[in-house]
Amino acid sequence: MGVDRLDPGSPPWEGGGWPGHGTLKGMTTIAVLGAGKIGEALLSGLVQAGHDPEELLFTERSAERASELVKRYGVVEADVAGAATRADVLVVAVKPQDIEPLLDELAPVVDRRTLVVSLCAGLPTSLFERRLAEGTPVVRVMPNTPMVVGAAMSAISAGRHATDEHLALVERLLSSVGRVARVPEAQQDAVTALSGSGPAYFFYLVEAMIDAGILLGIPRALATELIIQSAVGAATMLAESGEHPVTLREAVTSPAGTTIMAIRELERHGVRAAMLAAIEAARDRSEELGRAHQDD
Ligand SMILES: NC(=O)C1=CN([C@@H]2O[C@H](COP(=O)(O)OP(=O)(O)OC[C@H]3O[C@@H](n4cnc5c(N)ncnc54)[C@H](OP(=O)(O)O)[C@@H]3O)[C@@H](O)[C@H]2O)C=CC1
Ligand SMILES: O=C(O)[C@@H]1CCC=N1
Repeated sequence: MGVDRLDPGSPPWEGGGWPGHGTLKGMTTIAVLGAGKIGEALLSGLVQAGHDPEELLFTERSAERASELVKRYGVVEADVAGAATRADVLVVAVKPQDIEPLLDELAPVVDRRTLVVSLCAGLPTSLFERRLAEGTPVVRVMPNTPMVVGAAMSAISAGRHATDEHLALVERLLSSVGRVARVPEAQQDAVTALSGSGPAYFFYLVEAMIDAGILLGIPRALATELIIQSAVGAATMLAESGEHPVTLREAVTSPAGTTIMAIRELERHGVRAAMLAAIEAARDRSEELGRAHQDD
């Protein structure tokens, strides 16, 4: 259920909290602006977590894409002005390169009663604060796509006008689709490189390991099953055992056995150094995306 948008004096996070506090059903009305890959992941995750699809709005540029989403999840298409009027939380999920025209559309229709949540890589909360009405609360979030299976890692940071209540609301929302950590905004570019892009690194490794199976003459379907189940098992051990990754790896690595022969090749080919350089490059790109909007 949404809150009464006609009362300018009482933002919904003040005095009495949000309707339906503690449950997702009826919690609040959310509008996702730009329902592409991550926007759809959020909508889908929230629907699976029990959020009423009629309280989930979205905007999209393509009519075909919009009707697909309506059909798939029962969520509601809106335009930016309609979304800003109805929703308590506006989630910005367009590419950083597409932010300017969206900010132009948002500026006249957003005020301090609406919480703006940005999922955009690199873009600082100060950009939204500068372009939207004075006092607009902004929370910057870096989620990741495992949101679709309720296993996201999201890191959240408050902008200048976002209170602890705003952060708590975003935390509660995102907790229904995975884990949430609060981080200083200064760490968001690094977080983007680690967990925002992180799933891609694992997919890339899995892809390479399946190729290795093909090289060794294993049929693709079997190689895929062997590697995916190994990934799921390893991830579950990492998440549940409380052991350091080194300890878990050592337990697989027998003296003069097979694993150490593979590890030697990984070291010889600089895989660890490549990972450090790769993640540093992703961090640098996130910073660069932010700098592109510094002086407008
Ligand atoms: N993908 C990921 O894993 C993650 C992405 N992010 C961040 O999320 C944001 C979106 O990324 P992603 O989902 O991958 O990108 P997508 O291109 O898949 O999604 C963006 C969507 O927004 C639409 N769009 C663009 N401008 C507007 C507008 N003015 N009004 C309505 N819709 C609009 C695009 O339409 P069209 O296709 O026509 O351009 C597209 O469908 C980025 O800022 C990214 O940094 C954050 C964490 C993870
Ligand atoms: O590649 C990107 O720019 C986005 C941000 C994090 C994951 N995907």
